[in-house]
Amino acid sequence: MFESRPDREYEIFLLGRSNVGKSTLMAELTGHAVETGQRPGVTQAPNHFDWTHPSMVLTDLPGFGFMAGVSEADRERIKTDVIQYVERYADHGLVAVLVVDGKAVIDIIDRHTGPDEVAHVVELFAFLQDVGIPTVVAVNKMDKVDDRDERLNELCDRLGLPGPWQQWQDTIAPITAKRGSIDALESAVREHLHEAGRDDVIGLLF
Ligand SMILES: Nc1nc2c(ncn2[C@@H]2O[C@H](COP(=O)(O)OP(=O)(O)OP(=O)(O)O)[C@@H](O)[C@H]2O)c(=O)[nH]1
Repeated sequence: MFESRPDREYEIFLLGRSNVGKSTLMAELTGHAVETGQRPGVTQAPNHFDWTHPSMVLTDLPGFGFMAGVSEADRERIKTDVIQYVERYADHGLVAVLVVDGKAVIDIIDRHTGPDEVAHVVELFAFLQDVGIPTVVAVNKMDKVDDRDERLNELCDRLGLPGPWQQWQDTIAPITAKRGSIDALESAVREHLHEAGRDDVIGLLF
């Protein structure tokens, strides 16, 4: 299990496989410089960040899926740790932001889907919904995606959300973190909290 977290009332979870741009998004959201890099798997323990209000912590959870130099067993362990961490602190969880790479996500899901296999991101999305944490999928790197609507519809399909994707703007948020274009994510989070009856905390976040 991961090391202790700061004792805060509210927590935002940031999840996603390596190299999807979580560190870039964190830096954009918080203004903190965060280690970013080409090397997959840089983030291997939860990183906690102060954010917007003293009652709030933003937690960047380790990436999983392919990581250079990390064994299959270690990858599975990291995935289990992430899931246990979220379960443990779910009561504090305001929202979970699941970051995916818009250019690669469909191929990755399809490659890891079979009779006995569910892709990590699909599994994680279902898990977050089961735990009851409002979940927003931040579809990053949209600057590299040409067929935007088609791609987002495919993603909805893979996640079990009936299309078109525009119906899910509180859940599917296309962004380009690298260019600071994250409005869709902010409004999805706001919308989700509103639907969850948590207007009280919206003001703390934005
Ligand atoms: N084209 C494009 N590239 C991006 C975007 N956001 C991040 N990247 C690039 O994607 C790579 C990975 O970004 P990181 O922010 O380090 O990714 P990470 O998910 O934190 O990766 P780990 O630390 O390995 O977990 C870097 O080369 C970023 O510059 C984006 O919106 N568009």
